[in-house]
This record gives sequence, C-alpha cells and structure tokens, in this order.
Amino acid sequence: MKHYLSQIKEALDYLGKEKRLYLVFLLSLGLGYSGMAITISLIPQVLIDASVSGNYEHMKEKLFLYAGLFFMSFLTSILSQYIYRRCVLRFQAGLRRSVMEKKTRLPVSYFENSHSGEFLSQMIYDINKAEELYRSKYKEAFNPIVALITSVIPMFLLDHTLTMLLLFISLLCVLANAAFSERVKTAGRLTAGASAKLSERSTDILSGILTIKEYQLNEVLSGKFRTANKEYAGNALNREKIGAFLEAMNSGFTVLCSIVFLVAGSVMVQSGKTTYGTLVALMNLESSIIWSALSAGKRFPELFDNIASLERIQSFLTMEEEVIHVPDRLEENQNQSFIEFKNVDFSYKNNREVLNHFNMQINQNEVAVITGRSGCGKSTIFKLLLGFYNADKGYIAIDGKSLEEYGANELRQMIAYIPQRPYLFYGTIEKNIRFGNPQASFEQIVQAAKAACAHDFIMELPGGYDYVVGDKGSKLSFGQRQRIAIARAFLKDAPIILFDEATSGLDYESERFVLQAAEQLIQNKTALIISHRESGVRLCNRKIEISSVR
Ligand SMILES: Nc1ncnc2c1ncn2[C@@H]1O[C@H](COP(=O)(O)OP(=O)(O)OP(=O)(O)O)[C@@H](O)[C@H]1O
Repeated sequence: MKHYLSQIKEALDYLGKEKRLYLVFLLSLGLGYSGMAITISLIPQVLIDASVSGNYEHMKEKLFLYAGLFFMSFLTSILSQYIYRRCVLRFQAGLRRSVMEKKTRLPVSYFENSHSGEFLSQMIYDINKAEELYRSKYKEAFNPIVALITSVIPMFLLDHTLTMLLLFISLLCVLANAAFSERVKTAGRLTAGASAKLSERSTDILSGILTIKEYQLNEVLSGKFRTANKEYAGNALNREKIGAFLEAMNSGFTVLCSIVFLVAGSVMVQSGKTTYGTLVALMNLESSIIWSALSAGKRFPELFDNIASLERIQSFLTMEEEVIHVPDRLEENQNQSFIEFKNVDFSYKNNREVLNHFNMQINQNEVAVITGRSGCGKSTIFKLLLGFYNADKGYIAIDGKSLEEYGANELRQMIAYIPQRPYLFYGTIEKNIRFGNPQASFEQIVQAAKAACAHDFIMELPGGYDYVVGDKGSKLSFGQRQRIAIARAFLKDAPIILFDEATSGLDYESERFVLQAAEQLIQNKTALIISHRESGVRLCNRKIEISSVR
C-alpha cells in the first residue's frame, strides 16, 4: 500500500510547478460533481415527504436551498474543469518538449543500438499513457473518493445503520479490485512491449521492402510478423480477460448492494423508523456511493498501468546524455597540428578493438585521403572526430584544443560531414540545402548548389528548388543526394570537411559530378576524405593507410 501511495505521489511530483494548481482544481472538480449529485438526490426527499405528510411549510425554502447549492456546484465544476484542463495541456506540451529535446541530446550509440520502430512505438504509447494519466486517470480515480466521502455525510444524517451496511459492502468491493491492480499493471506492460515488437517488425518490412522483394524474404519476415502479432494478441486478450472479470465481479457487487438495501429499507419503513422520502434519497445516494466505490476500484489498477508508462518516460529522461570527453591530456610544448589523434584506442561497446594506438596528424588546409580495407575503422575516425563516440584511450585535438574543450555544439559547428548515405529530410530541395545555414538567402542557396554541381539537375526537376525529394530523398538518385549534401556543406562553410565518399555505386557521369563538387568544397579547407578509388585519392595531397598505422 505504501509503495502504491508513494508511486501516486511521485507521479504527481512530476507535474512540477503545476502540481499545486492541478490538485486544487482536481479536488474542486470532484466537489462540484458530487455537490450536484447530492442535491439531485435530496430534492425528491423534500417533495415526497411533503406530499405524503401534507405539510408543505418548509418545502419552498428547502427547494430554494438545494437549487442554490446545485447551481454553485455546477459553476464550480465548469470553472475547475477549465483550469484543470489548462494545467494538463501545459504539462503535456512540456513533456513532449522534454522527450524531444532529450532525444537530440542522447549519444549516437543509443540510436545505433536501438530499433527505431520499436523505440518510436514504445515512446508514442508511453507519452499517450502519461498524458492520459493527468488528463483523466487521476480524475477518474479520485473523483469517486470525493463523491464517496461527501455522499456519506448526508447519508449518515439520514440513517446511520443503513449507511454503515452500505459502506462495508463498498469497502469489500474496493479491496477486491485493488487485489487485481498488479495483474492489470503487468498485463498492460506486456501488451505495450508486444505492441512495440509488432511495430518493429512492421518497420522492418516497410523500410526493407526492396531487399525483401529482391531476396524473396516475404515468407521469413511475414512469419516473424505473425509470431509478434500472435504474442500481441495473446497479451491483449489476457488484459481483456482481466478487465471482463473485474466488470462481472463489480456488477455482482452492484446487484448485491441493491438487494441488501431494498430488504433493509423496506423493513425500516414498515417499522416506522424512516420515511418514504428518506428511503428514496438514500437509494439515490446509495447508487452514487456504489458507482463511486466501483469506479475507484476499477480506476486505481488502470492508474498504475498509466504510472508504469510515466516511469518508463522518466527513466528515458534521466538516461545518460552525450558528453565529449578525452581520456588523456597532451603534454605541453608539442608541435601542434590542426587535427591530431595521438595513441588513440577505441572499441565499440562489447566489441573487438577497432583502433589501437592510432596516430594521425593533419595540418591546416591539408587534404588527406584515408584508405584501408572494409571494416578497418575509417568511418569510426570520423565518428570520434565528431564526438559521436569517445576514445577509450589517447588524445584527439583540433587546433591544439582537445575535443572536450570545444563541447558538442562548437565542435560540430567547425565540421561539415558528408556521410556515405546522406540523409535528406522529406521536403523541398531548398529546405534540404538550407539546413546547412538556416539564415541563408535564396541566392546563397543557389550559389551553393552551383558550386556543388547540383544547380543544373535541380532546374530540370519539376518545380526546381521547390521539388519535394520524397522520404529520405527517395525521389533522387544517390549521386544527386550526395550533391545536395555537398551543397548543404558549402552553405555551412565549416573549416573542416569530412567526406565519406561513396562513388562506387555511381556511374561515370555521376561520379565525375560528385568529385568535381567535392573538389570545389575542399578548396582552402582542411579535409579528410575516405576513398576507395583512385579518382578520389587524386583529390588529396596525403594518403593515410589505416592498416599501416593500426
Ligand atoms: N555502431 C557500431 N557498433 C558496433 N560495432 C560497430 C559499429 N559501427 C561499426 N562497427 C564495427 O567497427 C568496425 C569499423 O567500422 P567502420 O565503419 O569504421 O569501418 P570502415 O573502415 O569505415 O568500413 P567501410 O569501408 O566498409 O565503410 C567494423 O568491424 C564494424 O563492424
């Protein structure tokens, strides 16, 4: 119990500065609702007792009083609803912003090691659940408690024996529901996990459709999808089974309560201990109490299901962020080069060593080509230089300052990186080039495209610079995508160029354009080019053979 209460409290703490306002208006919303329910329950008592006894003396005053209370409760609930929702919306916006910002601050290794489909599906599910927690779950779980307490007071004033009996049955109902809370939570967690797996399989099929068709993998991947689908259906069915059982149990409690109340009430009216009006008012209040007890019993397990999602988001938000750190210091009075790797050791987590005592010195405005067999660590050198990964040992510096001293943003501002498969965002060509410098004018974009030998092919496309490149640039050839990425790098105008050349898949014409663009780009810059071909090596004034320095 203590554990559950602390979970509820911690989840409320997460609202931060909105917490106090949220709680005040959650409570006043509950009071407004139950005020309306109570006055509606009591009005028939006044009318019935007056007509049965023929005494209309105080009827008018009482009716005015109840009508006034009803109106006040109504106004309270409307005002509370508005402020409560505003509070929730503000929190939702903050939560989505925090998750989005966190994603951009996580290290590259996190994304390389997780499946994008699964990550996305789990995240969307958890965010929706966390939002639902504050939007409706707290309200649905706590409003019945407020209703229960506020209904019990007039009930006790009307008849305490019958009220005690009803409270006892209601308590049994809540305890029975609470006993299922852990199972509901587990079923929710398993269903969420299975749903994420299912979405991982769908993403694989959608993203790899060409490979699937080429290698006729339809059956293999469909089989995997079917297994994930079966697992999801099994878990969802289990969750539904628990829900159906709870519903049946709660209906049983409702019937039991009504029978007990009717029998006991009839006996009391017969023996003259109560009036018809009181019996009707008690019946109305009793149904409100039973509804409250059942709702609280049902909603509490669901509340913990939503809290589980919030906890997952919290652990995501507290994950270790990207830090650039350099293991060793450079001794003083050394001859400094512009880019320097000194005795660098590196291996990816749990993998074999990629770089071992790796040394490299590049002078300012020097253009060096990095060659070596596939998988020897060429792209890894770029990833270290960009601060995507930290070296295990050794020292990496730019212009005499270690990467750590620059920090991630300043470091990446100094580097224009053109990967083997540049990523183009869904949108126009102009927008994609503009990422290099969001302040650039249209003329500057055209200049960059011309320098990257991209202007001519862009002008031949329908709409020119307004041409929409498709998902990840799928409506452009690989050579065209590379030239758009080079134009983007031109706009960035960074002093260091890292070019992971991928001309091997290009025809002679495209390769010529890409190399011509690269040649323009590296003018008066310090550049590192990964190249496997003589044509690429030709651009450089130094060759660094990775296998020879490892
Ligand atoms: N994110 C990663 N996690 C684990 N291992 C990785 C990761 N990225 C690369 N590797 C491994 O590190 C080694 C070096 O990879 P890298 O991409 O640097 O090679 P490369 O020389 O650029 O290869 P290629 O010429 O084929 O592009 C390879 O054995 C590769 O399998």
